[in-house]
Amino acid sequence: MSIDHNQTLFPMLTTVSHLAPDVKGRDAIIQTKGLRKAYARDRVILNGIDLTIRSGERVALIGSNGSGKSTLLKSLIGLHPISGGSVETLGQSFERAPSGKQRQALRRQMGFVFQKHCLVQRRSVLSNVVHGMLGEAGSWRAFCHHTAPTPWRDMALETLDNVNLASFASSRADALSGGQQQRVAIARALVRGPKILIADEPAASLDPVAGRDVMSLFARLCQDAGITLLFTSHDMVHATEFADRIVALKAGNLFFDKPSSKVTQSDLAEVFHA
Ligand SMILES: Nc1ncnc2c1ncn2[C@@H]1O[C@H](COP(=O)(O)OP(=O)(O)OP(=O)(O)O)[C@@H](O)[C@H]1O
Repeated sequence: MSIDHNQTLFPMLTTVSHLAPDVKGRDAIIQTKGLRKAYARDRVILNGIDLTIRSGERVALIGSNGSGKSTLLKSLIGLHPISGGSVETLGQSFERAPSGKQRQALRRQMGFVFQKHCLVQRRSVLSNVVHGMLGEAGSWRAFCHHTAPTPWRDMALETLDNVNLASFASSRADALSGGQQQRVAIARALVRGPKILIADEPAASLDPVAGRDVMSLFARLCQDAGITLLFTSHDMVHATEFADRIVALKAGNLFFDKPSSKVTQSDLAEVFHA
């Protein structure tokens, strides 16, 4: 019996079920030109990446372990210096690294969600979401919902409602399941109304059902609010289903950049083939 290895690698790949937004005329919200990053002189991780992401797009970044996905995300938000080329994110353009002021401006307009949600476990769910306002005010008062201004608490409650967790507002974070905690992390990232949401493997530590819930929540909330979503994933079903576009990295290069509806099994097999 012959085995179709592509089918085995990506068994549930289906066609995209949502309508991709028409973003052609929209502004570029992220743009890199010849972006290079090397942590050491002889180890180039990103080798001249040209990438444009337009406002309102939902983009999945894929590639093998170590292909540079997280490095690219960090470069786009100025979390580490780049080695060459340029980045323009939300109108802040920089070469080696953003200035302190640019970094602040970027943080104010972006939300972040990571595989490990980093909630403060002893605090309430509401306090954790209110904490998302910290960058807005630069104030310790945002840390605890008892001392936060009422409009912030209201906003945090509304955002918790959007992720279907309003009834858990006063529970301690550590009383929630992993999937629920990741939804709190999404609320914390969304509470300030960011223009871009960056998510690094947001579903990686969740079971298939919770992971799917979280990804579908991301896609829906970002689409409803017109937020640009850029996420990394090793789950090709998530990438094809919840992103309008897939950008693949391989050996330091941009291997392909296509609408998710056009990505084939063999494209994916090639990305992950050594
Ligand atoms: N701070 C660092 N210092 C030195 N090398 C690093 C650093 N961060 C990442 N690297 C190296 O850069 C390469 C790309 O790492 P990166 O985390 O960007 O890959 P990735 O595609 O996100 O991987 P994964 O899918 O496993 O999360 C790896 O070889 C990694 O060891």
